[in-house]
Amino acid sequence: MLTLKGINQFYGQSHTLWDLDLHIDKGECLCLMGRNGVGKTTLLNVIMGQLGLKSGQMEFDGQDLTRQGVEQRSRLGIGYVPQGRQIFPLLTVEENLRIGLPARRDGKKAIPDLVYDLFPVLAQMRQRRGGDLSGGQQQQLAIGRALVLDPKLMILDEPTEGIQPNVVSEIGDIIKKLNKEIGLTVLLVEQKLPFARKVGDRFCLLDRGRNVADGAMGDLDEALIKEYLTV
Ligand SMILES: Nc1ncnc2c1ncn2[C@@H]1O[C@H](COP(=O)(O)OP(=O)(O)OP(=O)(O)O)[C@@H](O)[C@H]1O
Repeated sequence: MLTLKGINQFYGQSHTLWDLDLHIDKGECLCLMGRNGVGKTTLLNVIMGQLGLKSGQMEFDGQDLTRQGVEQRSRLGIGYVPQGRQIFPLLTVEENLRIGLPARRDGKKAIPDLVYDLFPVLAQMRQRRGGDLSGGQQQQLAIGRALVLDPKLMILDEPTEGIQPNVVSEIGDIIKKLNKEIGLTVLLVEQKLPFARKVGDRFCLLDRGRNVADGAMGDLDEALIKEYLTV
């Protein structure tokens, strides 16, 4: 579904992503992992078209992503839940959700029931301002907003960051449900190992901008964890 080949990216003179390859099959959940600063968010921003490439190819669902603008990502069916959630604090929950609607491929103008079914708290707080929600509720809103477009691929950047443990577990259950029951393909940046193991089918480890290991989640062993994840 998504294939990246030979990705090189620079911030000015600083070479950040090096000859990076990545592949996600339809229906799977891939966890992109690695220590702070190895380039995980940079890679997601490259996929989303928010950062330019020096070289490399990106293909999504048969389309050349390098030739598509940022706004085309949502039209092609890529939903993004960015780091820090980026909720509009002064807009209501419903207004935050509606932002995704114009990019729907089928032209529907209503927030899908699925969003309120998955996140009943958003239905209860429909008229509450985004900025007044707790961190966990904002994360649910950010996931709901990405779902409004009816994506084929959902990309999430550290959805558990700064969220209390009971909500982390709830979010894990929801990502799993979206992936395994609803069939959404998922690319997830995640630092918490138990969470990654719970939701991920495969892992991809980055180190200093390179893809240094990947495989089935069950193959993420102590040696890899020690070398590339433990701080
Ligand atoms: N806008 C920028 N300009 C210059 N350098 C940047 C910029 N954003 C990130 N970097 C650098 O690029 C490298 C990769 O950063 P990135 O945020 O992609 O890492 P990360 O793996 O997502 O880290 P974290 O887990 O802390 O979010 C880091 O060395 C970072 O300092």
